[in-house]
Amino acid sequence: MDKSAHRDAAAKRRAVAHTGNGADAAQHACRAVAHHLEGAFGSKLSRVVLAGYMPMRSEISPLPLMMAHPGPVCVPVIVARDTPLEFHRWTTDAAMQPGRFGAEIPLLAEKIVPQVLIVPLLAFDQRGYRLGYGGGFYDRTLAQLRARGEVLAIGLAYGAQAQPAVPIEPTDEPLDLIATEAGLLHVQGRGVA
Ligand SMILES: Nc1nc2c(c(=O)[nH]1)N(C=O)[C@@H](CNc1ccc(C(=O)N[C@@H](CCC(=O)O)C(=O)O)cc1)CN2
Ligand SMILES: Nc1ncnc2c1ncn2[C@@H]1O[C@H](COP(=O)(O)OP(=O)(O)OP(=O)(O)O)[C@@H](O)[C@H]1O
Repeated sequence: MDKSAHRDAAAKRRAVAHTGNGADAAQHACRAVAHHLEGAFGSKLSRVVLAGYMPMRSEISPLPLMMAHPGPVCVPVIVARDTPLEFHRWTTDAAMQPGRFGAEIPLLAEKIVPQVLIVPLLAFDQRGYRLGYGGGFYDRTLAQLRARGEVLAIGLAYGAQAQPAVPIEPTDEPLDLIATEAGLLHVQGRGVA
């Protein structure tokens, strides 16, 4: 199966999970991430910049986590094709506008650099690899952020999005952790395992 057929199949599986108990699963997955971040950062958590995303299509919602985070929160903004994402500050009451490619972005552009990224995906595997929509945006973004310093990349997904092995390319940047409604998956060899 080629990558675009793989994406279509993964999108259909995700849509089924989303329509089932999507909101409940999102609450559980977000709680698992929040618990992990409290343990990892403790009292420093209120200074940790968290990147979430504005859910589109059948993506599991990171909004419960974004609303509960005690520190600054931002969301991804596409600047151009083949270019890393920017992150603009988001608050619960921020005015939003439609961005390119479907997800909403803040009306006011205040650029900030995240230390923890909640990453959307179509499918993931135990090695921490993910299938996205094919823009390569998160791969470029994680490569850039990891070259500059420490970042924690956490995939957020329904358990049904797990696959034995997603197709990979040399430029794919693995996730450090994956959170689903069933809890956290620590990726072997990513420091936090
Ligand atoms: N909620 C959310 N926001 C996000 C992302 C995301 O995955 N989820 N992104 C993560 O990168 C960026 C948006 N990236 C996207 C990249 C491509 C397509 C898209 O519609 N692709 C076409 C196929 C394009 C092609 O291969 O020719 C498609 O899926 O039909 C959508 C979003 C930034 N914001
Ligand atoms: N750091 C990079 N430098 C050059 N090309 C890259 C880089 N990262 C990804 N690419 C290219 O971008 C294209 C899309 O990548 P890929 O299919 O992995 O996207 P994706 O992870 O599914 O999408 P997204 O991250 O936007 O959700 C691929 O052709 C890949 O080779």
